[in-house]
Amino acid sequence: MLNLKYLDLLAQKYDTEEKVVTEIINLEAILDLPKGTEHFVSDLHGEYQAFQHVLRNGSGNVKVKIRDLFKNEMQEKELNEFATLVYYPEEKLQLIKSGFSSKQELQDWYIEVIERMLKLISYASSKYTRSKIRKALPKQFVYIIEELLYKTDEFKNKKDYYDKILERIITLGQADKLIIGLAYTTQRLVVDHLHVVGDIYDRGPDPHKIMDTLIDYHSVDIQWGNHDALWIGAFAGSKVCLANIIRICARYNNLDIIEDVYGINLRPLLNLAEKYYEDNPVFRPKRIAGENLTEQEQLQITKIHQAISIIQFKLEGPIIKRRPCFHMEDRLLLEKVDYEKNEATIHGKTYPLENTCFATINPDKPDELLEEEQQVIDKLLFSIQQSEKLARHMKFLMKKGSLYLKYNGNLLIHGCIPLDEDGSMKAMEIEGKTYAGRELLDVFERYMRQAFAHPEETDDFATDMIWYLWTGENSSLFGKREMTTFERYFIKDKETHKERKNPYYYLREDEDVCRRMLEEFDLNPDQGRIINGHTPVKERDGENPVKANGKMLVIDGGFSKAYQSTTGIAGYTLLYNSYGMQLVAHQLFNSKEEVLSNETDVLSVKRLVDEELERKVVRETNIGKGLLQQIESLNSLREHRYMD
Ligand SMILES: O=P(O)(O)OC[C@H]1O[C@](O)(COP(=O)(O)O)[C@@H](O)[C@@H]1O
Ligand SMILES: [Mn+2]
Repeated sequence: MLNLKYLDLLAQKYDTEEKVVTEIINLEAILDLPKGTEHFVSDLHGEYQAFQHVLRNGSGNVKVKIRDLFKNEMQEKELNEFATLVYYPEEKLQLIKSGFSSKQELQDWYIEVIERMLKLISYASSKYTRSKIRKALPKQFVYIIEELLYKTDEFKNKKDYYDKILERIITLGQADKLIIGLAYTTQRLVVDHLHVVGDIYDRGPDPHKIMDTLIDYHSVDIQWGNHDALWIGAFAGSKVCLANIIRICARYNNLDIIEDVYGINLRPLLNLAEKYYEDNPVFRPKRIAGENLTEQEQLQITKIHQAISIIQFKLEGPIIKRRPCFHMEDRLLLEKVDYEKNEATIHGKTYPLENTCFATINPDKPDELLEEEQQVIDKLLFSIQQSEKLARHMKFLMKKGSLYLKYNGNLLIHGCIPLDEDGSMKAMEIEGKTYAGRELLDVFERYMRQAFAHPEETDDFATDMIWYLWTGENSSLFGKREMTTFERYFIKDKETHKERKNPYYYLREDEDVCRRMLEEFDLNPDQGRIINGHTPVKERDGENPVKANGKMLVIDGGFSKAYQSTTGIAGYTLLYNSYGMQLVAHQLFNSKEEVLSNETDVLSVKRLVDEELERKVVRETNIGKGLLQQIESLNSLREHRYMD
């Protein structure tokens, strides 16, 4: 029996039996509609343009719909042009319009395109309710579009009326706006819900633009990646996370994200860097094709990169010491250096060091920050926590994000579920209690939220825990034995650079293991799948993103430009509609301009992961479960308030 107070509240909204009944009928009708299309992306790593492209073409879904509808009336060239118009309406309109020589030609084109767009919308929205479509329409044209959309051809006498509407739109100079609005409506209708399976931040230049896009997106959830956690950690008060994000920005020549986008003053860091550091080949920013830096700029970044790296290494020591449960003593690297001989002993082996930059390190107390370093990091933390834009982005990450998500029977997770070699859930002791599997992940998430709720606490357990999630052995976001940043900068022997992966990464090829992991999360192993990001799938070397007989899908194909030479492609995305799941491999994306002029789609082969025997309906989805509950409440309202 439902709580009476709740029924009172419900009765305020549904104050007549008629209203209750109408709502029940509406909800029940929705339950039988085909399930909306889910779109999965991961490891965007600041590549805003490539992400935009995938979003705008719905991983190829827009093209499929266009082809279905118009394959008999349009040639390939025309299909492509029309598709490009839907993806980038503002720019493509200008390009197309510049090719017309008379007003009449343009007018005819307008009419044809608007009619086609209306057809496309009506097709793309056939599985949605009218109220949902209305929400997707451009606001200033809702009434007109609905008139045009729901016209019935049987009533020929209305034809003049529709033609008039179109004509007026054109003569009043509104055609461009309408076409643009219709294009965005189409984009929105082909994807019902977006999942971002982690790593929005780092390496690429525009994570903030991705965040703004997600904030405006109609329906989205996020599974935090290790890089996202790092940014959250910095904002939540972790100095070591902060040092890391700045280090990575320097390494990839993205300091303007910190300075210009989020408004953090890097002057104090630069002064420190100028004072203690010189040029150093391993700290020069990575060169991405097409980027040009002057010698002077490069030198400055190289110095900043060293200054912040050393601050990072120094900050790691005290955390490792105060958190024995992290078991990271092996990572007390500054203490393992012989500063006279310039060598380090790691895991019992001594290696010569090169490219060292230890001017601020006191060999007796290697973790100790110089007064100046302390001031720099304190100031940086202060200003990062004052950045309104960053606050907006981080709050959104917290609101829409989680460590993992169960959605429509699937488990979405960026990194891994830490496993032992025998496939059992790897345990970790935290503050005197032992956790593994789902419980461990839940505890991690609780600490993340606690740290975020207390940005003023910088050295507490919860804040340290976010750093552990970035780099710790049992972190579900990281999933490797150790992060060998120090070794990669200072030791030549590549053996030391290897980051041994958790057994999860080979055990996930095994169907039984995947089934057990699904069960651990109370998911049905016959139907559910694990959807994973984080590790680039090396398509080039023949690696298959579909693993464990389809129970495991890895969709990190590397949007990240810096990683595309390893993967050989520009990323995978996944579509899950009422007919089943499809994996889409994307070819390298160069630029929007290229798409606009060549009208080529960079996406390619679709692989059918699974085809449903019967079309899935809303009733079987997460949303359907919610609707069923609402119907139940309404039924009980009806019973208790409106029936004698
Ligand atoms: O290629 P880079 O920028 O040096 O980064 C390497 C580091 O990034 C990581 O791969 C983590 O980033 P990902 O989550 O993108 O894999 C670490 O394991 C590794 O130490
Ligand atoms: Mn990752």
